[in-house]
Amino acid sequence: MTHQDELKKLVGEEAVKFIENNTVVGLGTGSTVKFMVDALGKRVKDEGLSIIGVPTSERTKQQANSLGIITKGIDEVDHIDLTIDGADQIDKNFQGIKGGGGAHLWEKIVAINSDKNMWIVDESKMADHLGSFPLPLEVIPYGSQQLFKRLKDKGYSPEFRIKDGHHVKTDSDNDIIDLHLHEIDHPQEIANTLDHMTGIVEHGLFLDIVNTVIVGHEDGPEVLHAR
Ligand SMILES: O=C(CO)[C@H](O)[C@H](O)COP(=O)(O)O
Repeated sequence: MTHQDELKKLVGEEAVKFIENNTVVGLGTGSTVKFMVDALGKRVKDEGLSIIGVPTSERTKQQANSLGIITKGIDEVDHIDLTIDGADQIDKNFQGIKGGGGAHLWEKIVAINSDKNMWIVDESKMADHLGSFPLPLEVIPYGSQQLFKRLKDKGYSPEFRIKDGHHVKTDSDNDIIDLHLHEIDHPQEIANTLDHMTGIVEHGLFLDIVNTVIVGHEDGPEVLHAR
């Protein structure tokens, strides 16, 4: 296991300590969350912890179910107590970029419907400014080449996410465009612009969403309270 993976495992295992019995828990997506879901499955099996998981991707749903964690869809629950998810970059104001794993649309829907949100990251994800990690957009395939041109004209340096010569598809069968912005000085302004561009279903800026961040360091997990 790489050092980074060890830190991801550390925060994943720390995060599940915050999950209480008889609660509804949003389950994020990504390699860090995978460790968290493993640890949650262990609590369900060993302690008889009773929770309902609301997965943010088909991958997470499959993993959770394979470990005996009961899951429901977002529209089958009346509330979500806590969502635990990873992040690609977090700035000092606790604003984040997500979507490196292409799941940020479902992740944002689950996040905004959760009472509390916790992000779990290794220390490499913490940054002074957002933007060195490309900003993901989930876009409707229809007209996406035209949208791409408009993004290019704005100087956002867009790039379709491609794998094995094909557009990467999300769980909603949309495409992903990554914006190479390098430094985002005013996240809210970019978010407002992207919110109003037709064809973009959702961008990966998660602003004023997280309550708690657990950062993995060599000497242990650090719990930061954002709001
Ligand atoms: O937003 C995400 C998926 O859409 C992930 O949470 C984010 O990409 C972090 O992933 P990882 O834990 O694999 O580094």
